Amino acid sequence: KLGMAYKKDDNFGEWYSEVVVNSEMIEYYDISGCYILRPWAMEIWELLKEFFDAEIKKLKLKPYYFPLFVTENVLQKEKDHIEGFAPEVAWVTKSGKSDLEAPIAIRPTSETVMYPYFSKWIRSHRDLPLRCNQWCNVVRWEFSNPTPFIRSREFLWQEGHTAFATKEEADEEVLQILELYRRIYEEFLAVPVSKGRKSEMEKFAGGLYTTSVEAFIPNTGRGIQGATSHCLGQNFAKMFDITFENEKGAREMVWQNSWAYTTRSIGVMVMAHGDDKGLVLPPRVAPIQVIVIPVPYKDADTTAIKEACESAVYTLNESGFRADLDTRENYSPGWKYSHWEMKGVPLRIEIGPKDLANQQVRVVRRDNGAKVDIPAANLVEEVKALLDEIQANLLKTAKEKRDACIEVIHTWDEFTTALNNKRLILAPWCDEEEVEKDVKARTKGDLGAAKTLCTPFDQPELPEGTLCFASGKPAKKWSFWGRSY
Ligand SMILES: O=C1CCCN[C@@H]1CCCn1cnc2cc(F)c(Cl)cc2c1=O
Ligand SMILES: [Mg+2]
Repeated sequence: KLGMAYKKDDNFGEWYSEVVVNSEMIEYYDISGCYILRPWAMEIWELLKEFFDAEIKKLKLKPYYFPLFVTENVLQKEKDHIEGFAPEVAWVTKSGKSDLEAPIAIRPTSETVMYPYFSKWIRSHRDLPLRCNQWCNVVRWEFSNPTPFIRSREFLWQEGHTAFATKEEADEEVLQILELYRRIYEEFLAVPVSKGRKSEMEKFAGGLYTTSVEAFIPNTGRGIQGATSHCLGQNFAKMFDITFENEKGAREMVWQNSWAYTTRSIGVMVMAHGDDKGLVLPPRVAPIQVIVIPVPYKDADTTAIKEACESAVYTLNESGFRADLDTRENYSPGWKYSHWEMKGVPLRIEIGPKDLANQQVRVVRRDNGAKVDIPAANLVEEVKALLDEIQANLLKTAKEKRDACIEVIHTWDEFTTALNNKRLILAPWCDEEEVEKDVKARTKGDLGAAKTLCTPFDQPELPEGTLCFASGKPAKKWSFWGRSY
């Protein structure tokens, strides 16, 4: 299938759905909210996993795998924080024709699966820190509009669950992990994010505080949580009796963290960089970074051209790049150009008789369409330079687009105007939950209500006497507000 039926700026939802299918990342499935992740998506997930797993191993995380299933009474353990989630829990009630004695839940997250065993394994301060990470799927039977990668009923993630003797250690790790999430988005996916703290209303109810990296989708004017790193305090230690004997022989509760990022990150990348030719991949997550295409000419030496293509691919792969060639006889060069543009491959190399004669190759950038002829002898360093430039250019462009959407406001009228203009709003806030609830109530509608996205760690100066845009009370902080996914 060549070409896009929808334009990104005309019909974003249809454009997105078409890109993820035409680029062969996603196949729709006959259960709503469930999608098949094809190699073009899984290879990206695996490149991110390779980076993140190596980094958390440096932080001494150990790999675990806990069961997919959790009993009803264990899941109900902390009913306060799950009562809001109950509708999205999927239950197994039968095996074959017979009913199970008690229904079994499919994990929507693994606190209740893991923490009874943390309680068993942690006895002494010598058992701490406990650092557990698992790569797995989770199921949440969401009802709001399902979107590939962004909101699905099953998704892949990593969930880290750690336990420390002191709050200081927990606080430090929360931020170490958050920095890794920033790197995932900015250094790999080329998506700008803001690090910050969630409000008391938006945080994980079972925890002490939540930090997150927040992205923004200019086309819809919606914020989106990129990843989250919670300090749980001693809340779960109390619930699950996770205590340790300290050096002085006294019994204390542990301090815990939990943190996750998901396959949603891939969808955010697609939305940020895609264009009307399809996907645009940042080189660091491109399964194929360079596609080499022979351009045969009627009586030209097709064998020599093909050999030149093979040698270019070999040289690039030997130098650590992910290069491939498309020598399929049944497709024209033109068809191949469109196909690999749809798949978002960062660089295309064309080799025809003229290129062969001049001992050069024609290189075409996917991000800006620039064409450049480079001497075959300089292939490796020129490709490296181009891929680095594409990676940097994608982040720079996405940052400029996101920054252009940020609007600093001071009054309610400015707030509602900015909201209707699909802005990412930076507003002075009195930090009162009642006001947050009030803003939600005053802005609810079919596009969804406005909410706080995070209070950025990077706080602009707050002049003395600045008032909260919504309550008129003295403002305490600048927070990002907006509609969200
Ligand atoms: O975000 C993370 C990082 C990784 C480990 N978990 C936490 C909190 C997850 C919140 N959350 C999110 N969604 C949930 C959905 C549910 F159906 C139930 Cl029962 C519970 C939850 C729930 O606790
Ligand atoms: Mg949810």
